[in-house]
Parts: sequence; structure tokens; C-alpha cells
Amino acid sequence: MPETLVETRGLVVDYAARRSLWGPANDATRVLRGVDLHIDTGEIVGIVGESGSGKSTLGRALLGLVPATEGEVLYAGHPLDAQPEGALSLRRQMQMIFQDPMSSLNPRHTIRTILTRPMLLHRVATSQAAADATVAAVLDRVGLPLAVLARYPHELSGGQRQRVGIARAVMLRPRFVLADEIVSGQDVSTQARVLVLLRELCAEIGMSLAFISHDLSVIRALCNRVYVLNGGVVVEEGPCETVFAAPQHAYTRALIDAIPLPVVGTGWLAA
Ligand SMILES: Nc1ncnc2c1ncn2[C@@H]1O[C@H](COP(=O)(O)OP(=O)(O)OP(=O)(O)O)[C@@H](O)[C@H]1O
Repeated sequence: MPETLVETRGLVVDYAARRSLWGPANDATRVLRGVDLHIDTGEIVGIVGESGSGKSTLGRALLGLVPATEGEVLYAGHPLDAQPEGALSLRRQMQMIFQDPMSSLNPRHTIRTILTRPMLLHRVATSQAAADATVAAVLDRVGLPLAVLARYPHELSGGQRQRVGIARAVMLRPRFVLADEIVSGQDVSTQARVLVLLRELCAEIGMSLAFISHDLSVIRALCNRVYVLNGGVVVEEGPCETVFAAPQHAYTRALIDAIPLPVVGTGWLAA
């Protein structure tokens, strides 16, 4: 029986409610309207929907970066703000990967400092030498040369920075990672390499991944299960094979019909 790692129950997010003394103005200001979602240990779950459907809000709420107006977010069976192991441990266990993490990589620090500091802070490594050794192994794993360690973020390409971001997330041995639109705008072969890397890392570390994308073909290539979000409501959920073979909701069918071309290498449109 798979163990649920991250879960939302009746999650409502209303940004207006945080600013107004009078609470939610009306239903129209609710960005998420009662979302029930669960992600099991080791599972790769896609969250798909058109622009403005609430995907990023849901992702940020899963990490506790956006407060629930109603409902709750549970991690390992406990509310996010009441974790038995404490907030610092939660920050290590829940990581985020960015499309181009330029804004999240400190421009004044070398890649070596950027990668080793969090390991020392979170005591994943107990000495600089141990942190350096792990960094070398993980850089190799994500396909970056050791030479990047002496460079600053602006001295890398966008693709290299993304791999640094992936390395930074996985070297903390997280249990849950959120990736929000990380392959959008990349060419198909770069996309495929990043998706293969993520899938392998999930299996190696046993981490769960929430993968947000507006692109159903990418979700299909990577994820075990998918949630389809429309107007802040989950209109369809299920294993990818089922949802893609027999979509139940008209909105899902419209998204599938809008897929322009098959993703090379996944073979899913070949039949
Ligand atoms: N911090 C915020 N304050 C107020 N409204 C917000 C905030 N963040 C997002 N919104 C609004 O919430 C709605 C959903 O936005 P969100 O970014 O979650 O959607 P999305 O599906 O991720 O869209 P996209 O694919 O374009 O990134 C939008 O109408 C957006 O304007």
C-alpha cells in the first residue's frame, strides 16, 4: 500500500482574502476552489491546465509558500506548520526546481558555495571536504563538469543553471520536489534529457515529484498520474494511461486535442 506523502484536502486559496479585512469578497476571487490531491512516496504526479488555472498557486501551497484560505495541506500526515521534525527539516525535505534559477542562485557566490552551503546548513554533510565530495558526485550525475564549481551563476548557460538547480535540490536528499514549468521553451531534445534525468533521480532517491506543466505531452512522457486543473478546480484525475486513452472531461479532451506534435522518444502517439 503506497504511503501518501503530500496531500491537500478541500484546499481553497483566495489571495484577496489575505488583503481584505472582510474575508473573501466573493467566489470569483478564489484561485483554488476546494482541491483534493495526494502524492504518494516515489510518485511523479503531473498538474496540468491552461494559463491562470491555478497550477503555480497549487504548487506553492504544497510547499507552504501560499497559505490555505480554507482546507489544509498535509505532509507525511501532519499539517505543514505542525511538523514533528520541525521547520528546518521540512525545508530540506521539500525542494523546488526552477526553469532558470537565476533569481534563486545568489549572484555573489560561486557554484561551489551555492551547492555546499545548504548541505552544511542542513547537516547533510558534516565537513567542507564531505560536502565537496558529494557535490562532485552529484555534478557528474546531472552532467555538469567540475569546472562549473569555480564559476558564478551568470557565467553559466540557462541549461547549466537549471542543472545546478536540480543538483542543489537533489543533494539535500529531499522527499518531495516541485518542478514548475521547468522545460517550457526548451527544444525537444533538451526537454527529453531533463525528463529522463528527473525520472532517474526520483527512482534513485525515492523522492516524489509534482511536475507542473501546461504541456500534456510532457506530462504524459514523465508522470504516473495527472491532475487536470481548470479554473481552480480539479476536473479530472487519474493514471496517465487512463486519462490519455479515455479522457472523461471535455476540458481534458480539448487539451489533448491541442497537442501539436508527439514528443520524440516517448513513442506515445506512434500507435
Ligand atoms: N500573488 C498573487 N496575488 C494575487 N493574485 C495572484 C497571485 N498569484 C497568482 N494570482 C492569480 O491567480 C490566478 C492563478 O495564477 P497561477 O499562477 O496559479 O496560474 P497558473 O495556472 O500557474 O498560470 P501560468 O501557467 O500562466 O503560470 C491568476 O488569475 C493570477 O493572476
